[in-house]
Amino acid sequence: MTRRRRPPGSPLLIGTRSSAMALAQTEHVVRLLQRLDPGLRTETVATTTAGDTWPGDLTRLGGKGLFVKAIDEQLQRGEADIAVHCLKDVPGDRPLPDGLTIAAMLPRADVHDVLVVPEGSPVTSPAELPEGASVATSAVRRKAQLLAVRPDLRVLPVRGTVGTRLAKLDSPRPPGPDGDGDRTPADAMVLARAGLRRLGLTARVRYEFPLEEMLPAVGAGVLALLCREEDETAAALLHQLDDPATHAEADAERSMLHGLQGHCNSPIAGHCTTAPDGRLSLRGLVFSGDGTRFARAHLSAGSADDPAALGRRVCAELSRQGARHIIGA
Ligand SMILES: NCc1[nH]cc(CCC(=O)O)c1CC(=O)O
Repeated sequence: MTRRRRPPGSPLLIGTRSSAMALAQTEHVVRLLQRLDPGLRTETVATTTAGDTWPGDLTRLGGKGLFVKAIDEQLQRGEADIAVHCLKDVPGDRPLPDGLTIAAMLPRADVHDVLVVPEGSPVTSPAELPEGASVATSAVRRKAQLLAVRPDLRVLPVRGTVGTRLAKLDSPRPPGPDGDGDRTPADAMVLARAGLRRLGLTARVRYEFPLEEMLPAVGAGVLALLCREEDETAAALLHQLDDPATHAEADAERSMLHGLQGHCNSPIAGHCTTAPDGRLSLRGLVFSGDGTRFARAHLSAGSADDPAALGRRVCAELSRQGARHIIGA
């Protein structure tokens, strides 16, 4: 890894994806940084990642880590000083790239998944979808949990940024000759409320899945701020934006994910909350892709538990119930 010292007075370079959601997140971070240091100059380095341009199945390109990989490499090379990632998009099955650290996690936003319908559709809940209706989502976590309550639904893959996905929902085109298979008309789509909020699109929400019906992805709603470990100035700056409760919850969730060797598109869900007395409580859920088999665990931290230990205990309980076998099925 090449080391680079930021010359005094030069702007802080912020690496981010170039999607509208990513840019909105970055603007939010810039505002927070400028509140800490009104004299700070920043410059956004926006990158279109392989995950953004590839139209097909992400697993064939190496999984979801693609959204963050190019930006992490820029950070390692010194072409950016900090990076803003959705924690959900940061793989949990491998360590962070060499020399990088998550210096801060911002206070968690809403973690709920929501149902969105094509413009003009009267549907306001999954129960109102007709028998055999089609719902667009590429996340096996969402697919399995949808099918668990409505096994008759047809789940269709959909790719792209949130804006592109909404456009496909509102004006579908027939499948093209290039195998662009996610153009089939869908009756509804599942998205994260946090992403829609960042885009100012919460008016599109028709229904909020209760957590018992749709447990969120590990790290949902959390923005992670990364820098190079050696860059103490950046680390100290970012550290002031860290929300310790969010950080502890996310550490517990990611420790569980790591134990299960899962990533953002594994059939794994996890959600940790902090009770008023400060104790962490972590729910974990794994399922087979068709939603027919589940393992679930819900444990609260004992006095000796750190967040990672709680995550390991939930992982052990899921493993005892055959998690590996269920995930692989
Ligand atoms: N995989 C894309 C992605 N990464 C983070 C969010 C939403 C915001 C969040 O949960 O942090 C989304 C969009 C979605 O899942 O609808």
